[in-house]
Amino acid sequence: MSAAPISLTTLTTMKEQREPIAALTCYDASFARLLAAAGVDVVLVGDSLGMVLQGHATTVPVTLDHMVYHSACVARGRGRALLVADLPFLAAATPERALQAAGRLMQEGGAAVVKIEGGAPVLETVRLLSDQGVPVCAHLGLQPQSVHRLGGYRFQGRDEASADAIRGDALALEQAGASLLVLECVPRTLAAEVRARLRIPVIGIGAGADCDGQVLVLHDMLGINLGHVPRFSRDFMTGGDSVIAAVRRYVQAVKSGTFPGPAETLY
Ligand SMILES: Nc1nc(=O)c2c([nH]1)NC[C@@H]1CN(c3ccc(C(=O)N[C@@H](CCC(=O)O)C(=O)O)cc3)CN21
Ligand SMILES: CC(C)C(=O)C(=O)O
Ligand SMILES: [Mg+2]
Repeated sequence: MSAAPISLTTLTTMKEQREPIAALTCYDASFARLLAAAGVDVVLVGDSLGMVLQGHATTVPVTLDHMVYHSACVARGRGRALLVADLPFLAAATPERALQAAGRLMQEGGAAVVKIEGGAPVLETVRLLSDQGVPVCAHLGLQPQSVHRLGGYRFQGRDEASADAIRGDALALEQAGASLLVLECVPRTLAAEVRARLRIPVIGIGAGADCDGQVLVLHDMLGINLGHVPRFSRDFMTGGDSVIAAVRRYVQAVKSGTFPGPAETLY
């Protein structure tokens, strides 16, 4: 395994060379160290921590202080993996607020990239952040921070109008300076189109196999849950010997294109 740190340039080269990017969420230093040792390229300090660590039903209660705290923990163990951290609910409500929040995630939390949910409404924010030297990961498709508006965790982009909006938003976000895009819970064919049209890497979750990389919530792929696991996930602890072996199996499955398979491709 190469010891060189993963940068955004590395990820773009991986896209160009069609080497799938293996990403997982991570919330503490011990797991960060284990994930890096298992060959995970990107560790995402996701606001999903509100659900899997804190036990909330949504990510809405997560605060910027929570995100900074967990990012700093992950930063101490991340090794060569690239650290991406979520801006939590309402932290990107205005460009100025997002700039301040991103500053805390990078300066106190050690994040290399800041992730923002949304399309057209956050374009100006993405432009401001990237102009100021903050690498941005955009996030389209299912946006869990909008669960109360959406009425549930549903797949997005299943009709032509909403698919078109996602295509347009993806291009606009790249033009505004985004360096990465997470596509969550969209049909496989839509993810394939977006991935082909963008120069920046597209990392899917519940978006089928035709992405530049995959991300899962760590607890889901380790078979640890509070009752409900999304159907697009896979338990890599099955047949379980050790946690690090499970993470290695995930990395291998992403790199070889066997995850997600038909069972985890809903649409
Ligand atoms: N543990 C965990 N895993 C996640 O993947 C995750 C979180 N938490 N928290 C933040 C968001 C919320 N996410 C979710 C949560 C549930 C579904 C879900 O149950 N989806 C249905 C499909 C619904 C449809 O057909 O439209 C499923 O059965 O998978 C999807 C994404 C993804 N993220
Ligand atoms: C599921 C990923 C993409 C995320 O945003 C999170 O874990 O919060
Ligand atoms: Mg998130």
